[in-house]
Amino acid sequence: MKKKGKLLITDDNKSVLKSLQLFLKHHFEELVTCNNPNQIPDLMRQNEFDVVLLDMNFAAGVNTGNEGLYWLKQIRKISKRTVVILFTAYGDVNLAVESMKHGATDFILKPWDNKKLLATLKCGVELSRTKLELEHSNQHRKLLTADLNQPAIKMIGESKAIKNVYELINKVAITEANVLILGENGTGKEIVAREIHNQSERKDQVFMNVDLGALSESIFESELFGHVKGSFTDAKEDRIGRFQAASGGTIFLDEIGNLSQAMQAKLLSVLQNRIVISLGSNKEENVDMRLISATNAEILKLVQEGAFREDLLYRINTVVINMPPLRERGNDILLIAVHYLKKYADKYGKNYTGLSKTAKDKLLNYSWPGNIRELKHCMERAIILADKSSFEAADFQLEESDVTIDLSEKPISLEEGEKILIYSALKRHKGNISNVARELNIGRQTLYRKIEKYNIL
Ligand SMILES: Nc1ncnc2c1ncn2[C@@H]1O[C@H](COP(=O)(O)OP(=O)(O)OP(=O)(O)O)[C@@H](O)[C@H]1O
Repeated sequence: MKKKGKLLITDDNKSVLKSLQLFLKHHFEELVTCNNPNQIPDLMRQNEFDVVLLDMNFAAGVNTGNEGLYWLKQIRKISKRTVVILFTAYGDVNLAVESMKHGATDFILKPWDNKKLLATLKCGVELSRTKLELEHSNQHRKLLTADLNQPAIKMIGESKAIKNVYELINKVAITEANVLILGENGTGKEIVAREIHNQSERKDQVFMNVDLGALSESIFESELFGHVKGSFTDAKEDRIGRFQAASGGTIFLDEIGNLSQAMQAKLLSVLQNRIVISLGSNKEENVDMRLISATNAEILKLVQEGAFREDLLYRINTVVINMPPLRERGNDILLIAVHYLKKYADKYGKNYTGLSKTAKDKLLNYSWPGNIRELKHCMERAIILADKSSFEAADFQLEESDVTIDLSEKPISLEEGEKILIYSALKRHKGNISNVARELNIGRQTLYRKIEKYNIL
């Protein structure tokens, strides 16, 4: 049978340590012994122990158990999941009760009975592993519920361009192939990734959405691979990484074209080996996930320029799905527009009865640089502002907003200034949200909120 459990055994009597080690090494995966309790914190930071067998009386001549109680509290501060079993030559029930109140799990009297000691330590290991599983499943649940709150969205469209996409989704969903989705901002890359997941055998497992564009270099590793407590200053608790949480399901890596070279190397290694090691840990964990990636960047150009690793591209692009821009989807513009007009009319308690011919022409002839996201916002705005149920061309504000202002001519508010900055950055980066967010040094979500607030797209 495979040996299980990492134990730390502390006792100031070296011969006790020796005989425990001889007996227990046959039963547990790893044993560390120490005869000086001051080493406990360091040892615990270097190893993840399931159980600490803690002597109650260290200092020679002292037998009040106070030193044991002190170290029990320190251990509990370092790790809540490590089980502490006390070891004492004095069968003091009061002391046992006192130490249980401070989190000890059990009590062993010296001289000990090998059978009882073994059974108690094994129970301790089981308890510790259960606590760990619970901790992981709680974190797993938190990551999952964040995604479950996303309502299911039906893809709308009957154009040839989008039918090709549906066909590819149908073909690829049932396989385990890695899929790369390319397309401008707002073309529906995420919705396609979800659709592939929902049609796959993994549909009952997690769909983990990771916006790589929102992860800075400093949190990339801990967010994706997890960390163990104490591995860096802010690591107050063990934390499961998104790869581990996605195991069994699908991971969607959005904005993959924005990764730095260092992050690309780390990602490539996970994808090649399907193994992750949390920051500060030395334990390898197997991960089994379906990979879907997306980017609005011209990835081949990035490869030619040396900004994106070719070997990483070949890992992620087994099947490529090109999302057509909305302006190339013809009548789908109207189908999607009407869908959202009805939806927002419902939401805001208004009526929608139709679009005039001139309104339809206006929507069909516009270039939609922000694609479906822009169309959606435009329909929401029209519904909010409307005091009628049938819509004319004038009800849709589609001209590029003229927000260029000569700052020396006219005093402007901070808000107006912000709007100008965002608008001109969007123009400069041709609507690429990630590049704009990076230039303005704000998160993508914040940028989306501001775009919406100022009606910029
Ligand atoms: N075919 C469609 N029918 C209806 N709504 C759609 C369709 N495609 C996309 N949407 C909606 O448009 C918005 C943008 O879609 P999504 O987030 O999937 O685009 P994206 O390409 O991933 O954007 P980004 O590149 O900015 O991350 C979402 O609100 C989505 O629900």
